[in-house]
Amino acid sequence: MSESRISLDLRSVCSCVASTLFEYYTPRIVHIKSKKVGFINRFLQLVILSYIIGYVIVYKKGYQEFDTCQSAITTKLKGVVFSNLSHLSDIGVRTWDVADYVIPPQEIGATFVMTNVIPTLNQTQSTCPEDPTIDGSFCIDDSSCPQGKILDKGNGPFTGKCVNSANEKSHVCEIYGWCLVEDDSRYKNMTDPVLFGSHNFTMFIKNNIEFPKFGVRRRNLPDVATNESTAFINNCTYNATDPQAKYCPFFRLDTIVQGAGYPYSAVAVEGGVIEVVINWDCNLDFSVDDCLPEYSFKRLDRGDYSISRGFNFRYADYYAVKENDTFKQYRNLYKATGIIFVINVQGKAGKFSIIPLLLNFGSGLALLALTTVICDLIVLYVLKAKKYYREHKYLLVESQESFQEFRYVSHRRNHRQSLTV
Ligand SMILES: Nc1ncnc2c1ncn2[C@@H]1O[C@H](COP(=O)(O)OP(=O)(O)OP(=O)(O)O)[C@@H](O)[C@H]1O
Repeated sequence: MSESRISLDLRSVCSCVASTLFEYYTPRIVHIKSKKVGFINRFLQLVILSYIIGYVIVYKKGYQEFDTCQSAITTKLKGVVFSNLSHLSDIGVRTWDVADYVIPPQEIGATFVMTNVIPTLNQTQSTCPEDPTIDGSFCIDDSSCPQGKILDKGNGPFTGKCVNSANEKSHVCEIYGWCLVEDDSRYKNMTDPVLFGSHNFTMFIKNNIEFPKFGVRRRNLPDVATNESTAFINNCTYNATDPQAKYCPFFRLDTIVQGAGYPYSAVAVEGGVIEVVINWDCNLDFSVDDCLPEYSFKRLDRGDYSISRGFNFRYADYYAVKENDTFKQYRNLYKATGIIFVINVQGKAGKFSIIPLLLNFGSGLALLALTTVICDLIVLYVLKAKKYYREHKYLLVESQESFQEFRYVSHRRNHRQSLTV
């Protein structure tokens, strides 16, 4: 490559860099007198203003500051149920009250209510046949029951003997543990759960909430005992369709379960988990008395599984009996099925404040700049006359020095021409 060529390239690169570095863009106001473009511009402004005022400020309450609630919940159940299990268990006839079917008596944010039970009474530490429904419990002779072996789902270690099962239909290994072991085969054909009457039980949900930012405290029952409020509390039961009773804090269990979309009997047989949602949505620009709870119900475990549906667990109560001058310990074992009611409180309160109003309005107004961007795109790239508008939108201006140089050159040229003439 020749030297002159290299110096030419270098010069053109330098002039290109200089022209890119040393130039300046300034916005220019172009007044377009077009009905079409004018309409698009106003329409976009209207849409953005309606969004700011209608949605952000009015609908989303952009003029309020908000606080979420802090909450405390306690529950109390009332109701009794009578059962007759004489043909199935030693438990015979029995009246079950709240201390029997609410296990444990108090939980944080939840309550378990027993709806069905398989009792195994008077168990004590001794030897007895293993449950024949457990894998590995069958035996032919003593050699099939190695002493000390414990089955995965068994009730105790083998004693080393092969004995008759409790129903005397087979041979099973003998164990040492809480005897006699649970036998639920007798309950298989039961149609109704033992505590089916629990659908009539009532649950009192006491809920206190606070919005600390606004210093507002509320609860889901009247604050002051007047004749009217006392009569209301003594007689009401929650009913979502009644304008008064929908604020009553006493809920029948079947109202809750049906409110979650399930028949009580189905959930009572298998057990389940039902959520009670208490929602406080309060507008503190109005009277604080209008800040009231709304209740809704939902089943948290699905009822359509084909394996291990519902929910159950075992618990026992213990007692001692004096036998031959010593006390022997016994227990009653219960396999309890029931419904866990989980209570969740959610709440938001809003109150007018100038700061969020100005913030929302300001950030909304900034959105108006979008109008210019969209209109420019339409005018310069979409409309038929886009070329015409582009010519008026962009203007290339040379620097003043080159402008004066240009004037000087043309002046000399004119002068020379006049002399020639
Ligand atoms: N689950 C419930 N169903 C219906 N009423 C209830 C229930 N729980 C409580 N109540 C009634 O609501 C009122 C307030 O209950 P609270 O527990 O504050 O008082 P209490 O005198 O300790 O209640 P009680 O001794 O009757 O259980 C009482 O009249 C009480 O009987």
